[in-house]
Amino acid sequence: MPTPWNESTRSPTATQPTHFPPHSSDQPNITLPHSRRSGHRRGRGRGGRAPNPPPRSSQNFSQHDPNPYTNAKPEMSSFSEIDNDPSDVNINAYDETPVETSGFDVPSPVTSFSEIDFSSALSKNIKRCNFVKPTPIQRYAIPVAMAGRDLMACAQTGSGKTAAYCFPIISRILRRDHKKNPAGIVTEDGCLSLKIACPLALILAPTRELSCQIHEEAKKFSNNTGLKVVVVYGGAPIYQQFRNLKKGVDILVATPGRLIDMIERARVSLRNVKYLTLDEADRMLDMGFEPQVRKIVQQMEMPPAGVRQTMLFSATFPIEIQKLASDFLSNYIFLAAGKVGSSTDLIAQKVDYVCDTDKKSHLLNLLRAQGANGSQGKRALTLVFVETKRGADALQRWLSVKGFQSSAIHGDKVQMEREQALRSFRSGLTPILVATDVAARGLDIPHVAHVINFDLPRGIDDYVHRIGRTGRAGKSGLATAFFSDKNAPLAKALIDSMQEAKQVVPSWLNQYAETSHAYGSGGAKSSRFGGHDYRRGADNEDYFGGHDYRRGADNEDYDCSNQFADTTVSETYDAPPSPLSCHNSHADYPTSSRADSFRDGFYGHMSDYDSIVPTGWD
Ligand SMILES: Nc1ncnc2c1ncn2[C@@H]1O[C@H](COP(=O)(O)OP(=O)(O)OP(=O)(O)O)[C@@H](O)[C@H]1O
Repeated sequence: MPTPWNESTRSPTATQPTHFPPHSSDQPNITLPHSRRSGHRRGRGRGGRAPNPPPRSSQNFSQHDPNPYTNAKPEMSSFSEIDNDPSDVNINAYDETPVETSGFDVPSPVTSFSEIDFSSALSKNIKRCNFVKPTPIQRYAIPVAMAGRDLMACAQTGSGKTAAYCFPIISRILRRDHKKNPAGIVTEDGCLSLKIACPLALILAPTRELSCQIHEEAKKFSNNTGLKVVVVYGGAPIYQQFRNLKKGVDILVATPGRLIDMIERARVSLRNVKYLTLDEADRMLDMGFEPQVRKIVQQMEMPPAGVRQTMLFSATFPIEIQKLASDFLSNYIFLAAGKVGSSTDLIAQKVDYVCDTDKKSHLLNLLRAQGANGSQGKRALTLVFVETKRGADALQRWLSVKGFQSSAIHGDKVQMEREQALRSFRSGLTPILVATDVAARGLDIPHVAHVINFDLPRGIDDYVHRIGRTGRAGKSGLATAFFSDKNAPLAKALIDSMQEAKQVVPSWLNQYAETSHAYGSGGAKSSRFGGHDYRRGADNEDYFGGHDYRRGADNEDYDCSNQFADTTVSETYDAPPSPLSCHNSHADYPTSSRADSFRDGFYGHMSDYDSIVPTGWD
């Protein structure tokens, strides 16, 4: 039996994961040489001295280990077959999840789907999807939504939020009388050829891929109901989407930019919207998207709050965003399932100290050490997050040169390439996906066994969403973070998040947190998670500490640091790994304060979530 990970494994009290990539037993975790530890200044912006790095561990890897990715045959068919395999989910894992509710007159939760008055077609679809019992967020959110109440719902990644809003929308639409307006089409006065789609439900999501995924899910749930579900998103031919809309639409799934475009071209009208959902709501309301979402919700004929029903869902909900979100809601109910803002304890989290120039060799070691197969003979997938688009391409190319079948996804790729990369990853054809934050939220890809934060994000919310690509539907997963000196501002929030999820925090990380604290937060975007309803008053004071959410928005592209990192990317990714290069590596990277001022000054808040200017992000 493999022994658990070295310092930062889950605590013995936490539920042990049932399957992890085999490498977890023998990873190297430290690379900073002893000689660098004595009082060397590390170019940390504020002139701070880094805490002692962790001691060097012996590396147990043979550089000649066989590469499990080169020879293994992809099992494409098995992947699609098991998408709904009941043996593949473990909803019971959520049984003990505590749920907090607040608001007036909260409807009682249910314990089974049969307690809810769904239409028979929807009930059949739920069975067909092998949803035997509701997850905690579904138990609470579905009755609230079925009662027509507005809702702000937080629940851990992978715990079934999509169904929690889709089922009530479908069910409530089916109860209405649509005969006068079949499938949401109206004919403009005197102009028979120009049809305007008037959906009854609108679901907004931040990325194209997530919109497509929600569309697929909603279609699955509405099978044989007669409802029409359509998706519109940027980067894909608009005329095809016009054609789809012309056939009618009850439920429209959209990214904001393309939707605004459609409305301005008079192809879509929001005047009939009865149900509005923002998925990844905190992202949709942070600085990158908020103007567009506000425009859609408040200036484009959408019925006002109180007339329409509004539901906001996310795994993270910073207090500042909760306050902002309340503009869109009326007499809403707040739900929090689990330790909101923290990751689920189904994900074993590991933090390795890796100096920047050693990251590639460390990654290689991890990949070599982990077998090609995950559980039950199904191939394990590895998702590697990097900071920049350029970095994603460079790392992917480098992995390919090293013989690892991989693909890359980021906002500079054309849509077809993005879809191809995701398809190929999902199928297991390229079992490693190198991604920017464009893949951080919402994506539900079975068999992602390992998420590696090659570059840690700046904000803890992004970390929570990234690692949430594994450990879904009650399954266990593994997340490894490469931590270097420049991540010191994140240390405190990372520790808090790990402790919430019952993970053991390496002692050296505590030192970083203390040092970083001593010099101020250093710009780390530590979310005030919003694990409770901000309306609760007294215990909120802590959350209103002069932090302008606009300053702390988590939506930078991070590509802004490319200007600094251009050389860094190539040097870091192409330089041969050197065990003594930690010190030099710090000179390569911008300090966080330099990166911040550059980012703020030149790029504002760009997002990798779909960037098409000028109309928006999708
Ligand atoms: N009641 C259920 N029974 C079985 N499987 C379920 C149930 N609810 C959801 N699932 C499955 O769990 C997985 C995760 O669901 P979903 O993508 O909705 O999670 P999420 O909470 O929206 O995650 P994220 O925060 O990452 O967006 C999906 O594969 C979904 O089919």
